[in-house]
Amino acid sequence: MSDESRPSPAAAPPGTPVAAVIPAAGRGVRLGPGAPKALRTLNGTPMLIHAVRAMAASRAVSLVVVVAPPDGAAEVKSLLDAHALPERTDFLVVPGGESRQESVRLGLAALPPGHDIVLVHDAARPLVPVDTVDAVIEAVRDGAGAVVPALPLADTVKQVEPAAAPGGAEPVVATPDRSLLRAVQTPQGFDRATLERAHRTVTDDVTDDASMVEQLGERVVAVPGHEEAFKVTRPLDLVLAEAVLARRRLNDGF
Ligand SMILES: Nc1ccn([C@@H]2O[C@H](COP(=O)(O)OP(=O)(O)OP(=O)(O)O)[C@@H](O)[C@H]2O)c(=O)n1
Ligand SMILES: C[C@](O)(CO)[C@H](O)COP(=O)(O)O
Repeated sequence: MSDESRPSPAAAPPGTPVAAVIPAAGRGVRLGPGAPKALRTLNGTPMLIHAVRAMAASRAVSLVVVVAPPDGAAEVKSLLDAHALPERTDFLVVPGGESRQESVRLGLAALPPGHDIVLVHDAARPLVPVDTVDAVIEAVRDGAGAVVPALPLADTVKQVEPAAAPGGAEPVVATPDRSLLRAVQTPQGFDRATLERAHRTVTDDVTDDASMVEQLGERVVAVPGHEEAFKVTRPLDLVLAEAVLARRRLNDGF
């Protein structure tokens, strides 16, 4: 049977073990000079640890694979040892690659058998609430091969032609109907076999894993994302992340 004509995966039984792969090997160029982005701190705790805790907060997640900066696996292992993490969750650390896609592939390759649902979650989205994680898992359990958390857009979007010179004016060519567009977040959830096939088959540069599954011609579904699952990309995002953590501390009463 060709990859393209495979049926959608059947619904996974409720107890199907879930693993989370956390690509954390990026440099964080858009954040500016400093340590690799995942190792920078929010409220004194590395972003990566926040992201690991966000995945381990789901009782369904029994294994977290952290994909560390290529020369930073030992440092990441020490960080995991130094921070309190749920005992019910196992942790693995593997070195990452040159691109996000390569890092996810290396994380997937390290997964032991038996975890038939896989989440892929950016270390750069440290504050995703557990309800969003569980909603993604539930949609995979219900039989979706690939699930993305997504939000409607707050801005009008324009399609442009590239400027003749960097920083120059860009001719606008279209205004897509934004009611049909979504901003996509992580964790993205997958039937493991589907995700592995996507990473074996698709070699184009892509910015997320779900688009690889789309390229296989398989159905990808979106579930509601969350504002707090935003990606820490630029310096202002650090300010927002600290503010979200401060509000959570206030709400938790400590
Ligand atoms: N070679 C890479 C590149 C990115 N990532 C991870 O992919 C996620 C999303 O990427 P992004 O926010 O773009 O992070 P960076 O690549 O670090 O950022 P930048 O593009 O600004 O350098 C991050 O958790 C990042 O660590 C990775 O594991 N391996
Ligand atoms: C995976 C992702 O976070 C979904 O929005 C996003 O595509 C990562 O993109 P980046 O360019 O690597 O930040």
